[in-house]
Amino acid sequence: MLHLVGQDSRALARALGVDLADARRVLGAVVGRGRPLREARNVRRAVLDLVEARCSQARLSRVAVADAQDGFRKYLFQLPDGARVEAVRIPLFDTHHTLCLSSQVGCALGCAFCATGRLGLTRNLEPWEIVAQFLEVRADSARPITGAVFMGQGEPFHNYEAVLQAAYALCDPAGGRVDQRRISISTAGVVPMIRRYTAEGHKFRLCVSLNAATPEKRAALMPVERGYPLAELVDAVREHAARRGRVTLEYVMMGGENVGEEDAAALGRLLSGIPVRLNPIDVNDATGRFRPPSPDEWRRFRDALARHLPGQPVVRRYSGGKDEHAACGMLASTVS
Ligand SMILES: C[S@@+](CC[C@H](N)C(=O)[O-])C[C@H]1O[C@@H](n2cnc3c(N)ncnc32)[C@H](O)[C@@H]1O
Ligand code: SF4
Repeated sequence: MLHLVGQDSRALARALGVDLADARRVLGAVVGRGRPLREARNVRRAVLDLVEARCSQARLSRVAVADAQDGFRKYLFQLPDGARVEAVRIPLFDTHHTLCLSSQVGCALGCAFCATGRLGLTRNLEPWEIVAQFLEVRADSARPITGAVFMGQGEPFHNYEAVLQAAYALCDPAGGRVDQRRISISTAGVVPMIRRYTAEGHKFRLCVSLNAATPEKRAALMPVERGYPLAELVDAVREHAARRGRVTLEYVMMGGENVGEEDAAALGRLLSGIPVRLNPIDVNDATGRFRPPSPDEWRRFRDALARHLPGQPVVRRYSGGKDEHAACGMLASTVS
């Protein structure tokens, strides 16, 4: 069954055979203002009846909320079939928020350093289950949510169509009203989907989780390397950068593993001539198997990156919410 909040106005108008203006008014009420369907203004009763008959209005139920000391807030939601996912609200400049969304229940890719990977995959999320995370968090927030990142549980490019449908609902001026350029989709490197994404010309920001600069190191950390080798991944990144500009590469730093001088040199060779923005981030690992770099390791790695990636921005990202397991790679759908 169609779900009311799972698409943008055009898709809703097409699916129901109603005027685009009516679809906009309906989504303007339900998604834009978070009001009940019957509060849509200037929509004929017959259209509202049709929407009500054809569309599910199921909701997520909020199981738990955890507030970390740094202002990150983690939400645990239950879906209608009992599966659970998390979303994280990230404070920005004390004035607004950005939201980290899940795209799947668990993840099939099994990266060695990621708590979600240890869960395995249960199922893909429906588009409405993604948009509903946004609606629930927005309803709980005094400040506006001006950005969304698909960096929660799951591999967005293993649920490609639903993620894009949700992203278009989030940026619909009648719906979520989030600027397209403030929506980021992060992939561990599903190369055919990166190529498809590039060919289709979407404007959301593409982020690629690189995490290692040689096939051997990457394969030991990320099993996806065996299906989509680094050379092919970098080719797809090059193509995307040529079409859409600088690509953000995420790099989870693990002390003693991938932050040596030789790693910086390998990154330099790998990325030579491709406009990228490298975002190193400390690993969060409650199991203790991986540790973040020491301050000394970080300084040496940073200096080596400046030499080997001249002219390419390197921006260390802060990963907050650690004390409540709300930080990157810690989402395991457990109540603490
Ligand atoms: C959880 S993933 C979800 C999106 C997608 N599956 C991916 O891997 O890009 C979002 C980001 O978190 C990073 N990440 C995963 N585990 C992490 C950990 N333990 N510490 C820090 N970052 C981690 C990933 O490398 C990725 O850049
Ligand atoms: S890092 Fe991304 S791809 Fe890897 S297991 Fe975690 S969610 Fe899946």
